[in-house]
Order: sequence, then C-alpha cells, then structure tokens
Amino acid sequence: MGDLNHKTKLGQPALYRILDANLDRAREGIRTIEEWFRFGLDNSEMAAECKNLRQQLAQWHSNELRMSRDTTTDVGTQLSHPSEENRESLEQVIQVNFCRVEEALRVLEEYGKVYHPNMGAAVKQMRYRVYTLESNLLAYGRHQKLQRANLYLVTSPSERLMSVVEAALQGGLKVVQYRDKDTDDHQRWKNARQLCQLCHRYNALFLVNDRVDIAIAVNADGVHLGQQDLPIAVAKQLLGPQKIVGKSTTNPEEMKLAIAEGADYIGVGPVYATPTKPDKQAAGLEYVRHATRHASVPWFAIGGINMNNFDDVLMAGATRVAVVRSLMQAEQPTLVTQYFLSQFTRVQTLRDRQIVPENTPADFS
Ligand SMILES: Cc1ncc(COP(=O)(O)OP(=O)(O)O)c(N)n1
Ligand SMILES: Cc1nc(C(=O)O)sc1CCOP(=O)(O)O
Ligand SMILES: [Mg+2]
Repeated sequence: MGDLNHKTKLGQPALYRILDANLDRAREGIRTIEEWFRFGLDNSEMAAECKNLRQQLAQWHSNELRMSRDTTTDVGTQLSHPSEENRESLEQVIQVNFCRVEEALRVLEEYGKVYHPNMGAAVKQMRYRVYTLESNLLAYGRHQKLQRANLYLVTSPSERLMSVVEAALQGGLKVVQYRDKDTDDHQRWKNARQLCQLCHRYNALFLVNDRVDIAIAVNADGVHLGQQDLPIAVAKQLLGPQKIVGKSTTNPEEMKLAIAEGADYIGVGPVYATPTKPDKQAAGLEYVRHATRHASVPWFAIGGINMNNFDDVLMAGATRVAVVRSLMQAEQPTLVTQYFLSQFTRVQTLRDRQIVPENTPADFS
C-alpha cells in the first residue's frame, strides 16, 4: 500500500492533497445545489442548510491543506468522462452534484480519520445531513408536482393501458394512479413498473392504488388508500416520509379524519354515481362545495366526471379532478387531456379576473 506519509513531488503528504481536492469538490457541489434551492425553488431553509455545510467544510480546509495543491502535477485533471460534459436537465444537474458531494464526503470521512481524530466523525455527520437534504428535496419536488396537478388519471385494466397513459401524458397529464383489482400480483408488478418508468419519463407522479408493497417494489411516488385499506401512518412508515399518501373520502367526517391522519391529498367523491365504483352512493356536488370551503390539503373530485358535467364540478369549486373512464375509454386521450386542462385554465382566469377567492364555489353562468 505504501507509506501514508508518502510525499508528493512538492514534498507534501499525498493525504493533504486528497483532503484538499475533496474539500473543494464537496464545497463546489454543495454550492451548485444551494443555487438551485435559492434561485430555483426560493427555499431559504434548504439554501441555509447548504451554506452551513459549506461553512463547516471551510473550517477543515486549513492553509496546510491548501498549500499542498499543485494542479500542474495532478494526473486527475486530465481525466474526464464524456458524460461530465453534458447535462440533460436541471434535475440531472442536481442529482449529479448530490452524487459528487456524497462521494467527496465519503473520501473525506475515510482519509480524514488519519488527518485529525475528529474529522471522520464530523464529516460523517455532514454526509448524513446531505442525505437528508436530498431526501427532503425529493419530497419537496413531489409535493410541488401534486400542488400543481389539476388532472389525475386513475387507470382501469385495458389492453391499451400503456398507450392510453402515454397519450394522456403527452397531453400534459401529471398524475397517474395504477388501479387494478383483478390481475395477479406478478402482472400487477410488471404493469406498475412499466407505468412508473413511463410517468417519470414525462415528469409525472405515479401512485399505486391500495398496494403499499407494489408501490415500494417499483419505487412509485406514493399510494392511494381507501377507508378499508391500511392506515396512513402505517403506509408512511413503510414508504418513508418523502412519499405521497392519498385517501378517499365520501363525507365531511371522513375528510376531517383523513386530513388529521396526515393525508397528502384526498379524493372527494363519488361526485356522480359511476359504474367504475358501483357500490358507492353518489356524494354529489354538495360534498364538492363542502371540500371547496373546508379541505386544507389538495383534493381531487372523482366519480362520474366527464366532459359534459366537468363545468358543473369546476363551478362547485373543484380545482382538481380525477377520472377513470373519461380517459381510459377515450379514443383520443391526448385531446381529452388537453380539453380538461384548458378548462382548468379558463376557470382559473375567470377566478383571477373576478377576484373570486379560491375556496368559494363560483357562478360564472
Ligand atoms: C383519487 C382517488 N380517489 C378515490 C379512490 C377510491 O379509493 P377506494 O375507496 O380505496 O376504492 P378503490 O379505488 O380501491 O376501489 C381512488 N382510487 N383514487
Ligand atoms: C375509483 C373511484 N373512486 C371513487 C370514489 O368516490 O372514491 S369514484 C371512482 C371511480 C371513478 O371512475 P369514473 O371516472 O370512471 O367514474
Ligand atoms: Mg382502495
């Protein structure tokens, strides 16, 4: 292995050069991530955590380490992979930089143990803080997407499953739930995995109906639970806190309980009687109006909603809607998606112009 105090050409121990290079690498990576939190997400809390991490790293970056730097003799400066030259998206920039920081911190943790008795433990703490930051960012991103989503597709078994979902995604759909009560688990897992990849390619959320195990197996963004399914707390414990858990509600009491239980969003319905859920009685537009006034988490009106009655649901105050048949049975799911989305925009514009508060049912007739 060689002498740990092996001197480089400049007479500095190799250890110093390793620490110097990785302190720089970690700080640069954190700075890149910090800029996104600050200017991309306007999230001062996460930006402050990055700044604090950089400052802690700076305290380890002593002059003796800095003095060991000699980029002219560093054989690593010539080594570059073509993938380092290209970044496909901002998300990739952030992801790559998290990897870079985590790698650099791991190197600092290991070599730091030789340099100073406290360095290994101090860097280990920082490495865990970076993992937490990354996980919080993922959760934040998911919740942002949920907040922005107006239209939610709940799937039904279909030979055209993938093509319908993809067509809707092409129309701008941003949330999909895989719902399949009849298929065997192996096929369910295969469908869920394929749908999850498809949704993520379109930057859309993917959730699984009822089945926390399948959601975990395919790394879905979350699950949708009904009144007879697992409690939300149990699902969150299994999925981790960064995933989304939605819950169905049919009346004001269920709504209150679901929100108190920690639902990230709720289903509000059935607005109209529907053959997709034949055993549930319609809760009606009255329940939509109740949600408009009282729901404190994102909520999706669901049940029997189609292009003909959609406007009534919007006028009752809904700003988010979930559908099964309207998209799964559509001949042109892209166009239907675009129609629904355009109506949300139209109504939002009317609300903005007439300065009608968000949580008041409207009458624009
Ligand atoms: C968005 C959304 N809302 C409600 C439901 C219905 O869930 P649940 O009551 O558990 O009934 P099943 O869908 O499991 O038959 C939903 N799936 N999605
Ligand atoms: C799956 C589901 N849940 C409902 C609820 O009210 O909880 S209504 C529903 C089915 C909605 O199907 P369609 O859009 O085809 O009417
Ligand atoms: Mg269910």
